[in-house]
This record gives sequence, structure tokens and C-alpha cells, in this order.
Amino acid sequence: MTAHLELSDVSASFNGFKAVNGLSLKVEKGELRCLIGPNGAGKTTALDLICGKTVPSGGSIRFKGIELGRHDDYQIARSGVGRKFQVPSVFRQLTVRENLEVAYCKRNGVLANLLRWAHSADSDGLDKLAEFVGLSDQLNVPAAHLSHGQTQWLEIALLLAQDAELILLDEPTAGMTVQETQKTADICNRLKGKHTIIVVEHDMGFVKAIGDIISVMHQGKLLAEGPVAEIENNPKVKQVYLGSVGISGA
Ligand SMILES: Nc1ncnc2c1ncn2[C@@H]1O[C@H](COP(=O)(O)OP(=O)(O)OP(=O)(O)O)[C@@H](O)[C@H]1O
Repeated sequence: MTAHLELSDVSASFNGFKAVNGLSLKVEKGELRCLIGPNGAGKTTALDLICGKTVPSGGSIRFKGIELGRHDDYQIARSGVGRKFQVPSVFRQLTVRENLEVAYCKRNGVLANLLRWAHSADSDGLDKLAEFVGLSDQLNVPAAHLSHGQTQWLEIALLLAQDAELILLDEPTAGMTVQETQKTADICNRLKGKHTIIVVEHDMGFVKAIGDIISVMHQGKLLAEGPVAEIENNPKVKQVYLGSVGISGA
């Protein structure tokens, strides 16, 4: 069976420096994959390659069996790849509801969306999305007034509103409180099976709460891959990233 996303021997160079250097990765449909590794390992660049922000200098990236490497970022987004960046990209002056409406409008083109809004079911969908990420009480609040965690959850909801089949999350819990991190883990766990998700993270407690299979990058390539228990006992991973304390203490 074809993997939902398959990277084969992918590379990316910046002025001759190979930030990603022969990365191969397979992610199945509905899977949540955590991508971890030391600073500078190439994790963010790997997400940039998948969403088309960076053009690969070699290798192949296939999503739903289709080669992405030669497509522009907007074409890749339209094919169902959604990316959440470290810096939020919500419209701060618009309410949560208005942000979601804008995201809905991105998915099918103007005409389709004019027709869509004639149906009350769309408003239901928007309410359900807000409920899914715990923002039902904030629908009429400008995004600028949301807490840091709420802003991140709104961003996830925007990707869902755009119908992203593959969701790329870059350090979603950075700057979050413990409670916000737990809630984000809950959202990620509820997305499993419905969306394919890749999460880049340094918070190992969070990785443990959501991760089934973990891929470890080092120096632009895959160092190890496997279930949490296997990864935290992998001597190579301990040496380059986790130290001797294991994931629970990282
Ligand atoms: N646009 C760029 N131009 C030049 N060098 C870059 C660029 N983007 C990334 N790099 C370099 O590529 C390497 C990998 O960076 P990347 O951000 O992908 O690592 P990372 O694993 O996500 O690290 P971190 O965990 O610190 O976010 C780093 O050495 C970085 O300085």
C-alpha cells in the first residue's frame, strides 16, 4: 500500500550547507508522527520541504502518491497539506468566527463558497470546529484578545476548516502552560485517524502523550525511528539528543 506521505532521499541545501541530507520517511494515512532531534537537525526544514516553502535539491516527496517536489506552495496547500508555523498567522483584528469563515473560503474557491454559505450546515460545521478546539465561548472575540494557547488552537482549527488532510505542526506547545500543553495533546489525540499529522517538538512529555511512532533526525537525516519505549532506550538517540535520562526526564 502507498504511504500517505513518503520522502525518499530528500535533500535541501542553503549556500552549499545540507540542512536536510538524504532524508527518507514514510507516514501512513491517519497516523500522528513526532519528529524530534537536536537543534539544527533539519526538522523545520523537513516541514518546509513538504509544504513547498523550500524547494528540494534532490530526492522525492510524494503525497497521496503524487510527486510534490515540483509544485508551488499554494498548489501543495490546495492538495491538502496544511502547515502551522511557529509564529501565528491568524488575522488578529478579526473574531474567531471571522477567522474560521476566511479559512473555509480558502478551500473551494469563491463560487463554491458563495453557494456553500447558503446552507446553515456550514455554520454548524464552524461551531463544531470551534467546539473541537475548545473555543466555542470565544467565537465573537477578536483573535488579538486570545491567550497564547487559544491562538494556537485557533490556528489548528483554521487548518481543519481548510480541509487539510496532512497537518504539519512546528513546535505547537512552545510557550504554553502545562494545562495548555495537555489540552493541545488532547486535540492532537482526537485528530488521529481523521488526519495525518507530523509534529515537530522538543517537549518530550508532550511527545510521549501523543506519539505512537517517533522519528529522530540528526544532521539532516533519519537517525532512528520506532515506538517511544524503543526510542528512549536507543543508545544513538541518547547520545545525540536525550542524554541518559530518557524521554520522561528530557
Ligand atoms: N533559510 C536558511 N538559510 C540558511 N541556513 C538555514 C536556513 N534554514 C535552516 N538553515 C540551517 O539549516 C539547519 C537546520 O535548521 P532547522 O531549522 O531545519 O533545524 P531544526 O531541527 O528545526 O532546529 P530547531 O530544533 O532548533 O528548530 C540549521 O543549521 C540552520 O541554521
